Amino acid sequence: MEWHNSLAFAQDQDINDEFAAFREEFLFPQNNGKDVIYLCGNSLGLQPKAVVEEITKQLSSWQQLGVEGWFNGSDPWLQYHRKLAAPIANIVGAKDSEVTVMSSLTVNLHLLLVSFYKPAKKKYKILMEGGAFPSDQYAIESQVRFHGFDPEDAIIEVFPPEGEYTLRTEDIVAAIEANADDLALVLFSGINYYTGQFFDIETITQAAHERGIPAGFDLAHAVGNVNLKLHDWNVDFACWCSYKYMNSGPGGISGIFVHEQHHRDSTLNRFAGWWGYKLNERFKMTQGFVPEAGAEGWQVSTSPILLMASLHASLQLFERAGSVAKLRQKADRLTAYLEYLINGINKDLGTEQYKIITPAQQSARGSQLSIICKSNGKKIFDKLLDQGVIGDWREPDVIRLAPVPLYNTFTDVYHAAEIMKEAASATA
Ligand SMILES: Cc1ncc(COP(=O)(O)O)c(C=O)c1O
Ligand SMILES: Nc1ccccc1C(=O)C[C@H](N)C(=O)O
Repeated sequence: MEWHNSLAFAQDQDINDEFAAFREEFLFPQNNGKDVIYLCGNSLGLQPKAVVEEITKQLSSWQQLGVEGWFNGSDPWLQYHRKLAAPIANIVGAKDSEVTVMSSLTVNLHLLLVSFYKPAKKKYKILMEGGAFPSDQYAIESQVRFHGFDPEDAIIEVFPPEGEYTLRTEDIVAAIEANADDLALVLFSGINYYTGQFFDIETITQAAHERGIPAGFDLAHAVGNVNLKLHDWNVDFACWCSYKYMNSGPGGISGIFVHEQHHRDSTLNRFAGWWGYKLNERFKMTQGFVPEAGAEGWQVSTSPILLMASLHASLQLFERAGSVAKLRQKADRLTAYLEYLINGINKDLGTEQYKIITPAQQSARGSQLSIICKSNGKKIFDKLLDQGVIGDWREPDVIRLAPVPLYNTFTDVYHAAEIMKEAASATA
């Protein structure tokens, strides 16, 4: 693709954008009376306009039916989560029975570790990426301690080669091979939150399985962003939040995936609750836990219907868009355009102010670019905010920008890069 650094070129791309109409479905924060340039869908996606309507529907059911809303009305709440399974399964490449929505991400990671981290005396270690999101590190450290092991010894982190920012798949595979006798679990993110690197989930899973080790993934930054085929890749389990690329709102409900090969495995531990009990017999309130078939059997507590309603609004947009694969066609181009413009700033200014640490290879990234600022990074970031460009800042020197195909335009990307250029000159 030949890119041009001009507003006319960006606008022309927007005219030919098959997803252009989706932008109208979202509400934008304002800066000086104008929509901001929102490039932060990797942290908190924007609010779909339909959220109010979907939540209002459930508030009406509550008003009109009270507790009977669980069993009656157009959308009995007892089954509400099942409406979400098919669109989510489509997004993560799963069978409907392999996914469900419940609770929040770190809580679900703990619940899945209860099932899939089964350390034995000699085989108790967890292999993970170095620099994983802190909540995952804390969760894993505390699980390891809970089982009586020392995190220093039991957690093996794989780091990029000296002076590099991203991991090589062959190094991950080599680490699995080298530690195979000690490993009880391989746990990675789908996309690393800091660098934006999209890991080769299929190859990692296969390498783990060849040595009899289960593989699980935190897909917070991957879901609704990149193409996933969790079922075909034989991933054992995964969890994610839905408030980033899936636009379900702050603290929105999380999702889990459990491969169907584990659905009937009675050797798996679960921290059970009545919401995971067989749905059609739950209200018999009998002793002895009998799980619902599939991922639903991992549910623990009463469904937060208002959170589910919010996600439902967003999922309908994904359904209209068709598939993540289709969205990716635009997303790859948007991301590549941002990359071209940022690299152009260095050329124009004759500096190395911005260094993109996200892989340049399309298959190894999603919509996020992580940009190291050589100097004055925080000042540059504050200037962006001041000028109505919302990205985010990660210590010590990284600005993350994520052009999202459902609501961002090439014009957004063009203006953001112009402001990045001004900010770099002004702070130089
Ligand atoms: C990879 C990853 N894991 C976990 C979390 C935290 O999830 P939560 O606070 O929703 O439990 C986030 C984002 O906050 C994340 O990006
Ligand atoms: N849940 C949040 C609450 C407050 C502020 C940020 C978050 C994020 O999600 C951060 C994100 N996970 C990150 O990749 O940095």
